Order: sequence, then structure tokens, then C-alpha cells
Amino acid sequence: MAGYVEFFRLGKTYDTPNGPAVIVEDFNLNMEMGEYVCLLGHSGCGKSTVLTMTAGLNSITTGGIVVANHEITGPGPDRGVVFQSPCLMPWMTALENVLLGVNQVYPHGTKKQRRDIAGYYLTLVGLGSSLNTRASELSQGMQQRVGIARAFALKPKMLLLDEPFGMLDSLTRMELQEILLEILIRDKVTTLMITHDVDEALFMSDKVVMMTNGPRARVGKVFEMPFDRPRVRSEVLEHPDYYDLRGDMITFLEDQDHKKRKQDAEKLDQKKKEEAEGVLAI
Ligand SMILES: Nc1ncnc2c1ncn2[C@@H]1O[C@H](COP(=O)(O)OP(=O)(O)OP(=O)(O)O)[C@@H](O)[C@H]1O
Repeated sequence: MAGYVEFFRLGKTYDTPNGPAVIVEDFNLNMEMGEYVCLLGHSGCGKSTVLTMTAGLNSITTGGIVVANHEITGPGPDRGVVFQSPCLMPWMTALENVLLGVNQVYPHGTKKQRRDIAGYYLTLVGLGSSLNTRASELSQGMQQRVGIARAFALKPKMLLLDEPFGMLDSLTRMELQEILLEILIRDKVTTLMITHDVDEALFMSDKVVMMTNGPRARVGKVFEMPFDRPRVRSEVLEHPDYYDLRGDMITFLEDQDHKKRKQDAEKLDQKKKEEAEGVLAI
């Protein structure tokens, strides 16, 4: 059955100096409306490639992505994106940064209505008293809060998060994870998040999608999370399935790692063999 978000036979090939490199191939996944999916996999397997294709920032080579019955052909305000670094305009205030997007999405709203929307989301992420502070004067954690508020203020159908907490200290990280989940429950936004952190994936998601190692990366395994919402960290950690799920995910990653090392060793042997044959031929 088709989902609210559907990835069908998605593929990406980059042109490289050594010829075409097939990074993602036959990536299939369905997401329900309001579902929170984490994408996990080894560095370089193609997670950001899948996310940027979903954002419409990276062209799709084969297959397609459908969000709320619309096939993705480019970027749009129906998808909010938050990267590891929020890319704010440093000379603008927190409010002005969020207003940049809000003004585009609500062009017919009054100035006050637009400021209220931007202010509302900034307050939700804990920046109610820093609305008029310049982005360059905000800490990294505060800047990332602005990035999250900016994405939510667009009222997207889908939220795309590429390691949004990757650069934050662990306390800020945990606080923002909880704030994000609170807003998501309120606004029921379907979310795809990339993370390297197994515990973060367990705490945040409804489903954890493990990608195989590239090249030709695809969905390797899907884990369903049994934890209730709203999530309470201590309850998740004490859930009887928590450590089994965590162990299975780590085992999957380790298996992929062994395969990758074997492939790399075989490639190296083959290269050495070809070089030796070349020398003998001379
Ligand atoms: N524009 C490009 N041209 C050629 N190759 C690219 C391009 N962008 C990414 N790649 C390659 O595609 C592969 C997947 O990259 P991607 O950034 O999607 O991986 P990732 O799983 O998100 O990695 P990480 O976890 O380290 O962020 C990598 O081998 C990368 O070198």
C-alpha cells in the first residue's frame, strides 16, 4: 500500500572522473502521515543523498519520491529542512531569520500575523526572550533552535533533518530532542531524520531504517519502535526491548562494516594483481 511519503525504486548516480558512481539503488520505503523515521547507516553510504533528493535539492536519477500525492521535482515549502549547521543570516535577528521563510509562505498575512507566527515558534524552541538578538550573537545551540523554528514556521508537510543535533553538547542535544518531539506531536509533521547515534534514533523515532553500505545502498532492515508517545526518556531506557533493539542495530552496522572491509581488501588485492601483471608485461 502506498504511504503518505513513498520512495519507490529510488536511485542516485553521480558522475565522477572515474565514471558513473551508483550510490543509491532501488531504495524503497513507505512512511505514514505523522510518522518519525530515522535513517541510520555507515558514513558515506548515501543517507544525505536520499535526504537531499527528498528536499528537492539533489536530482533523482531513477525511481521517485512522492509526498502527499505530489512527486518531488524540486524544492518547495511543503518540506522543511534542518541541516547540522543552521545557515542563518548572521546580521539578522532570530525573528528576522524566521520571517524570511514565513513571508514567502504567508504572503497575504499582515505584518503582525507573520511576526506572531515567527515569534510563536521561536518561543516554543525556548527563544522567546531572544527574538531581537542578532544570529551572530547566538550560541550554536540557540542558532540551531532558530533553524528548527524556521522549519516549523513554514508549516511543512514533511520535515527533513540531517543530523540536526550533531554539533551540540549532549545536554543541549537532549533538551532539543525533547522540544522537537513536543512540537512534532502538536503539529503532526511526518519526519525523516539522519543520525549516527543509535540511542537518538531509538528515542526519537517510530521506525529506524538501516541502510546497507554503498555503493548501490538500499534499505537493509527496518526496526519498529515499541515505545509509547509522548516519549519519556527514562521509560524508553527502561523498556524491556530497548537493549535488544540497540544490540540488533549495532550488530547490523558491524556486519555492514565487515562486508565493507572485505570488499575494500578484495579491491586492493585486485589492484595489486593488475599492477603486478602490468609490470610483468613490460
Ligand atoms: N556531488 C557528488 N559527486 C560525486 N559523489 C558524491 C557527491 N555527493 C556525494 N557523493 C558520494 O556519495 C556517497 C554518499 O554520500 P552521502 O553524503 O550521501 O553519504 P552519507 O551516508 O550521508 O555520509 P555521512 O554519514 O558521512 O554524512 C559518498 O561516497 C560521497 O562521496
